[in-house]
Amino acid sequence: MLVTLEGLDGSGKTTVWEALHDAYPDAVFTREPTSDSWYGEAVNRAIDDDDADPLATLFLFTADHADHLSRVVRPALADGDLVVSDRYSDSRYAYQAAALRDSDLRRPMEYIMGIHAAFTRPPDKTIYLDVDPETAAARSGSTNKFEQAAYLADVRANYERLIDAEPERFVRVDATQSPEAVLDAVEAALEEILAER
Ligand SMILES: Nc1ncnc2c1ncn2[C@@H]1O[C@H](COP(=O)(O)OP(=O)(O)O)[C@@H](O)[C@H]1O
Ligand SMILES: Cc1cn([C@H]2C[C@H](O)[C@@H](COP(=O)(O)OP(=O)(O)O)O2)c(=O)[nH]c1=O
Repeated sequence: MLVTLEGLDGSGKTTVWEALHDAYPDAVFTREPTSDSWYGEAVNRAIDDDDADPLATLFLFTADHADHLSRVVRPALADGDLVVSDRYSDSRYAYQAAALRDSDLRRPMEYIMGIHAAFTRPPDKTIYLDVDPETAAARSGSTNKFEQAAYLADVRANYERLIDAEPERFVRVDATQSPEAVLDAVEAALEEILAER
């Protein structure tokens, strides 16, 4: 089963993802962008480059996803493992659709989803850590171009579109709560997801 964690920068995904390691010692914990491949390194260069072309950046993230799928996600799922990914395809649909909002693409989100449709493995469930853009930007320190509050407001609107389209896949958690309360809510959601399996 594939469970993904999504949300704005600073929503607390990585904090939760790390804490879950102890509760689920047999699960495979992974992330996008990947941190153990040259595709992930290329993505991180694009994230840190204010002049990186947004369409080129989309394809770098998507290349990293293809590698992540074939190298990590599909083999783990074939072994019957629980896979928990800190960010996954919805991050592209939300972030790159916002980055490409003023491009020549008429419907950026649909375009990005279309690229993925042919090869991706959709998540079974997605836990969405919901936080307002101002809190997100403040917590993440606004260190890169994706972490500005105005941009994050667009990203958040895109996540809401994704949730509206597939309400049964998403579990929304209020991420403005304390780290302990957020972790409790995520663990409860995960227990319910695994019980339904
Ligand atoms: N629920 C929370 N309340 C307050 N601060 C938090 C909370 N969760 C995480 N943080 C802090 O916010 C920052 C970003 O958290 P992080 O887990 O890296 O978020 P993300 O991976 O979603 O960008 C870190 O300094 C972290 O300690
Ligand atoms: C996976 C992914 C991340 N991103 C962005 C979100 C983050 O600003 C940045 C790095 O992701 P990440 O390392 O998960 O940052 P954080 O822990 O702060 O959430 O890349 C995209 O724009 N598209 C994507 O497909």
